[in-house]
Amino acid sequence: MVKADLQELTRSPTAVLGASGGIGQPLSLLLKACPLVDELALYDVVNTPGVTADLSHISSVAKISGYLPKDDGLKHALTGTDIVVIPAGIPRKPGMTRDDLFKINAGIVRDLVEGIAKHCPKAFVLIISNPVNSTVPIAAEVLKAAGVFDAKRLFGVTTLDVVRAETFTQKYTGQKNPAHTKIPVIGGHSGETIVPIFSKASPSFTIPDDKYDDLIKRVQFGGDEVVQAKDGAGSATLSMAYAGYRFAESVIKAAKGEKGIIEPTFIYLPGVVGGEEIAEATGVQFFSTPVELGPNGAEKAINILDGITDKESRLLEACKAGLQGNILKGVDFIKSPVPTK
Ligand SMILES: NC(=O)c1ccc[n+]([C@@H]2O[C@H](COP(=O)([O-])OP(=O)(O)OC[C@H]3O[C@@H](n4cnc5c(N)ncnc54)[C@H](O)[C@@H]3O)[C@@H](O)[C@H]2O)c1
Ligand SMILES: O=C(O)C[C@H](O)C(=O)O
Repeated sequence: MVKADLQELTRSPTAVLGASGGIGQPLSLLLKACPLVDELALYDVVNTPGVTADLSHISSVAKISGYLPKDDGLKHALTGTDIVVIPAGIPRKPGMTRDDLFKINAGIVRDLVEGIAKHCPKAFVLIISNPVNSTVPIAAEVLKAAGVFDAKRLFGVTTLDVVRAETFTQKYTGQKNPAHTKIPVIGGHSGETIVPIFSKASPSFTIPDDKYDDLIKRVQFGGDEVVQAKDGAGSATLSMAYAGYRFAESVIKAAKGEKGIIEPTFIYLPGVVGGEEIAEATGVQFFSTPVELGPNGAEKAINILDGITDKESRLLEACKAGLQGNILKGVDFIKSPVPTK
């Protein structure tokens, strides 16, 4: 192998869009500290010079740079980037649903993904901004319109639901490290569209019948717990930074050739091997399912629907009803934009 190829394999330039925010800052810290990341570009509409100066004193591998919108900042942040993580956008306050964020965040995600289509069309795109059930379809439509869509490279980050499922079931799994139980959480990322499939956990464990419903609700509405506790000061940021980092690290490791990495993530099913069958079974085109990651991103969507319990089938039915509307809302935002006047 020639030297240039080796360098390609070890490079993983990464950008964070929305880097000055509640999620953006701790996520950028984790990425700066990650030995797998050699370049880190931070972009936000405010405060990136300060965040960048602060993180730049950390003696880790990543070379860091920060950008604001002025002087073509987005272009400079994205050019040459392989992985783009997007936590830009407003968070919930008590009493709001994630869908209430659509009005503002839809436009933010559209504009940032237009930048990606122009400046780094082959990058892996990891979308954190809510409502994920709609922002990922928005991103897909923007990339399609620009002629650069590759479903294997676009991911809605639903890892926080998996992290919560691991944490909240610890007393039943008995694991000292809760992350050692693999729990698939499928569907979407809001309330009843979040479907934990405890019956397919590995290693398997048993939940007492009288605890099952509460546990499902806690995973589905874990976000509300944090929104209430923060009492107007935003939603989950630190646990999300952890979850976002965990997913980004998996994408980077798989891109570098590590085998056997499987993570649930929200993808466009028809564009990923194995996804058509899940789209047929669920009737939706975007869905979170365990995905085998590889050098090209989502190499294979894994169908775990066969053999799920009756209770899980009922949860899935409720998920589909809400999810389909969220997806169409995102697609329509790009395909038939509502006139502003
Ligand atoms: N996927 C998930 O599981 C998950 C979990 C938690 C939060 N979220 C979502 O992540 C988003 C961010 O949450 P937060 O708590 O970090 O919010 P925040 O308000 O603390 O930070 C958002 C940042 O985005 C920046 N921003 C706004 N418009 C921008 C633009 N056009 N370009 C670049 N940056 C821009 C803001 O300046 C701010 O720094 C919210 O939509 C929230 O709902 C998703
Ligand atoms: O709850 C929210 O609005 C933020 C996030 O989606 C979460 O699940 O914590």
